[in-house]
Amino acid sequence: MGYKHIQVPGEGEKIIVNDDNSLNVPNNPIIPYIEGDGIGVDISPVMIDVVNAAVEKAYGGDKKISWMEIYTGEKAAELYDGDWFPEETLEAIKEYSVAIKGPLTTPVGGGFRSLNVALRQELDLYTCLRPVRWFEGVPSPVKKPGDCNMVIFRENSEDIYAGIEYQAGTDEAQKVVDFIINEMGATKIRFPNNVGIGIKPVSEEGTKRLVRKAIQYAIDQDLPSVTLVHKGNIMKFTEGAFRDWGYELAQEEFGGELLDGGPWVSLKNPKTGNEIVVKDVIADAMLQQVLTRPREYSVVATLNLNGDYLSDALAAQVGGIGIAPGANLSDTIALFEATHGTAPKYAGQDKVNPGSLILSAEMMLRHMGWNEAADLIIDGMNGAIQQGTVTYDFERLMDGATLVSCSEFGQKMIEKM
Ligand SMILES: NC(=O)C1=CN([C@@H]2O[C@H](COP(=O)(O)OP(=O)(O)OC[C@H]3O[C@@H](n4cnc5c(N)ncnc54)[C@H](OP(=O)(O)O)[C@@H]3O)[C@@H](O)[C@H]2O)C=CC1
Ligand SMILES: O=C(O)CCC(=O)C(=O)O
Ligand SMILES: [Mg+2]
Repeated sequence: MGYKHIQVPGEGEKIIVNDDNSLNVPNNPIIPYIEGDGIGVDISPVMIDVVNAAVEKAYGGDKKISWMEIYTGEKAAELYDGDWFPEETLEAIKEYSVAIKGPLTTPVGGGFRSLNVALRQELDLYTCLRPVRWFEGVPSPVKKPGDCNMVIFRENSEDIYAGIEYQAGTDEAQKVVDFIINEMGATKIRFPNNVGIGIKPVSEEGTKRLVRKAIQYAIDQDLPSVTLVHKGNIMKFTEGAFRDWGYELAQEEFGGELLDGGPWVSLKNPKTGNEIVVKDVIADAMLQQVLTRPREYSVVATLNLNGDYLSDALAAQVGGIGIAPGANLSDTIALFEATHGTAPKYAGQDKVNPGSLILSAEMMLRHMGWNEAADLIIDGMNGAIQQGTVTYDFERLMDGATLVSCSEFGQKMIEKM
């Protein structure tokens, strides 16, 4: 289709999604990317250089990515006369099916709603997949960072993130408060005047499609457990229901059986015959369990807000948010992105760690079936870290390390492939 500001590359083809949702990846796919605000300007070009080098090295010119810049956030506002979220960006991601993005700014308190959340909602990217693994040599605040090897499946379309909020002092907020008190008989709104109200939708369908992905992942990767993380003791009909629907799904769709009368469920991996235990942990307890007993957890399925907290906390455990990758997935579209934000105080300084976005691209290459190139990126990351040539975030915690810039770190990775 014709775009207003997006320049479609002269060469390259679309990735096609087959009826069974598998991908048909041409040798020269067009991949849309959003540079991102803040440090996006630093990390995105480095990510592209590292990916291009890995692909060139792995396939000797037989495969090549044609990158296509698309726009959201500050760069979009400049280009599209103040439109931060151009419709054609969504169209391009839908048309090309696999894309990658840098971080986007969201103002706190007032202002526009999160563009990151909007992308996930508009494209129904209901799974936020955030693997957490340690690279040998990376400095960590814990004694055995290698014990933390988890994959977070964060529900990405519901919960308090749905953005149904009413500002204190508005007619809308008062109307909701009056309805809850007068029609629903609520007596527990401590200060019913001048109160902000947020609504937390959590559905059976939304929960089950996320937990289904998490269990399927445990099956495909032959992992021993799926932990449902929730605050269901307090929020019974949202977070508690998430837990109950998760257990129900494990039994109904995966042939799971109650363990010792429940609520834990045991199921047999149909591919390997190994046991997969589906269990649950309350969210606050989980935040200490991941520090004290990380080896007991592998796949984690959780709601949107819990997943946001847990993914930053776990990232810190294995060396920080500078190397924490992620993907936002529907059944047909994949939008890869770093776990961290725009880190505005470092923007444009060629300073921050590009690892998070590069490892998100590594996930993208695997999603495309380009595993040889993905493996080279892991080699490059391991090589650069083990040589002790690292960005400021690692250097400040590593004895004898050499400080390099964002772009130099990318070059070191390329040298080590
Ligand atoms: N998906 C997205 O696009 C996301 C966007 N955001 C948005 O980003 C903005 C800033 O959010 P904020 O809460 O400051 O969180 P950030 O993740 O942007 O930054 C917090 C801190 O994390 C560290 N950090 C972040 N990225 C890197 C990196 N690449 N390398 C090394 N260290 C890094 C820095 O720590 P130190 O100071 O110790 O060096 C930084 O000060 C907000 O507008 C927020 O809404 C936030 C999260 C995700
Ligand atoms: O959208 C934002 O600004 C923040 C999102 C976020 O923190 C996340 O997705 O991890
Ligand atoms: Mg976050």
